[in-house]
Amino acid sequence: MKNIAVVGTGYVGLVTGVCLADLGHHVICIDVDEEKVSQMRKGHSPIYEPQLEDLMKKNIEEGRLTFTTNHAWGIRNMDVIFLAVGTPQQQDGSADLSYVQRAVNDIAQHINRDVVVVNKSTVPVGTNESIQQYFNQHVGELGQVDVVSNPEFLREGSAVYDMFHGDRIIIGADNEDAALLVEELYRRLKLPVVKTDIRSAEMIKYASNAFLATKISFINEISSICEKVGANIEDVAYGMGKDRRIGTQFLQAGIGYGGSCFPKDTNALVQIAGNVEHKFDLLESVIHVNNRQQLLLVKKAKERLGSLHGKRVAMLGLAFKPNTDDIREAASVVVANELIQEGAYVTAYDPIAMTNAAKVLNIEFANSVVEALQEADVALIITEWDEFKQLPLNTYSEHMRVPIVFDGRNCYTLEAVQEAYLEYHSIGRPVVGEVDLNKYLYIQNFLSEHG
Ligand SMILES: NC(=O)C1=CN([C@@H]2O[C@H](COP(=O)(O)OP(=O)(O)OC[C@H]3O[C@@H](n4cnc5c(N)ncnc54)[C@H](O)[C@@H]3O)[C@@H](O)[C@H]2O)C=CC1
Ligand SMILES: O=C(O)[C@H]1O[C@H](OP(=O)(O)OP(=O)(O)OC[C@H]2O[C@@H](n3ccc(=O)[nH]c3=O)[C@H](O)[C@@H]2O)[C@H](O)[C@@H](O)[C@@H]1O
Repeated sequence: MKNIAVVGTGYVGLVTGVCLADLGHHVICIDVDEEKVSQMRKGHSPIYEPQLEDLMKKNIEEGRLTFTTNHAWGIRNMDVIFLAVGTPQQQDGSADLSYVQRAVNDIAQHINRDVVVVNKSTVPVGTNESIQQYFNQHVGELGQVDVVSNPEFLREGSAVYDMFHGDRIIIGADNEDAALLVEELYRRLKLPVVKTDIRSAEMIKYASNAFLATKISFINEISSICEKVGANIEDVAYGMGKDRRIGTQFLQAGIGYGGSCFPKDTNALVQIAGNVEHKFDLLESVIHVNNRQQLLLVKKAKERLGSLHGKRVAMLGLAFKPNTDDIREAASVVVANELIQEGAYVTAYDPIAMTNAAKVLNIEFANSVVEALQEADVALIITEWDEFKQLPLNTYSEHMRVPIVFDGRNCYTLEAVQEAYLEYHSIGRPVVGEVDLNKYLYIQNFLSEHG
């Protein structure tokens, strides 16, 4: 069993640290954020991620997992140092490597022996070679540093599960012994290992995310055509996915992909290609389709109601996907801002992402679905939380002023909706139960005139 430091305790660093500790290694997690570290020391996870807190507590109690803000303390005498800091998007779409540079500098200052540095952050091709050169120049006689690229494929919301049940472990290394040491760390997981050179490992990460994003934009384009030709996207995706060469996953049409990775990594890959004079037309289209898709519900609602000015809009869901409180690059942010621009009154509800959303959105937040729907002229479903999927469908007509729902995640079957009193628009499927808006307007005018 090895002594491991993990630098950066976000989604990737914390989950990696906790899971490596659970595999029996001694892990120290280092972060610059004092508040986060003091929470983690008490066994509290700073992010919402199923199973994570229980596993943290267990490994802290069993003495294999500690946390610090002190790089010197965390890095000295380690066998392996994982790098898992953020690589956010810059204005021009390229990856911001300043956190990586800072962390590499922090690590270099404290290395006092031979060590393998394993990079989990998603970085442009060639970055790990630059990191290797930096260590060669700055660590000197104190120890030999070998850099290994070990990109991460976990999904938020199922990060712990993915860590233990991943499809493959990619190890990109120039030094075979270093690659073997990393393989050894994960051996108990019994997952397939793919060993490559460093540049190929870096490219595997970007190409994988870009391919998954392409699947999503492709099915979203097909869904728009389905709406026009009278086909049903659910049946189309199912039928396509039955071909094992296509596969059923990532063919869920919706309001576009969000999150901290697909948007930034697709933009970064366009930049990486551009830097070597390759215009990545296909990926540029994928991004364009996604940007358009995120605004689709607002466009449809506006067309249906004439104008959204002064209308009360209920937004159900804010997280970029269920089981996470992450709203980074979520469609909800684009949708809410567009609704405000259109002059609508927006009330949103999300089971866990409202605290994060309140930091960036100037809208009203409700304590429940019912409160969000109260007197609404239209409801938009943004995230497919189970709570929304299991909602009795008459809740909409019982609480809304006009029961019109635009479902960006196809939460309900058309059969179920047909039984309810509801006008229901979804993605790539026929509209169900159109209501007579004039009748509603007449009743509303009558009520406002006669109390
Ligand atoms: N979020 C995800 O689901 C996945 C992310 N990735 C990649 O992994 C990397 C990390 O992503 P997240 O975990 O989401 O990032 P994050 O932004 O959630 O966390 C990064 C953490 O690093 C800390 N940090 C920054 N500089 C530091 C330093 N010098 N020393 C110690 N700590 C430092 C920050 O305080 C923060 O807690 C990114 O490159 C991302 O693209 C890869 C796969 C999945
Ligand atoms: O590099 C990363 O950070 C990670 O990015 C994604 O993981 P994540 O962003 O957590 O979530 P996904 O489940 O992939 O969903 C991303 C977005 O695509 C959307 N999506 C996903 C699947 C689908 O069929 N349709 C669809 O619209 C989701 O709603 C969500 O907004 C990848 O799935 C991970 O393998 C990768 O490690």
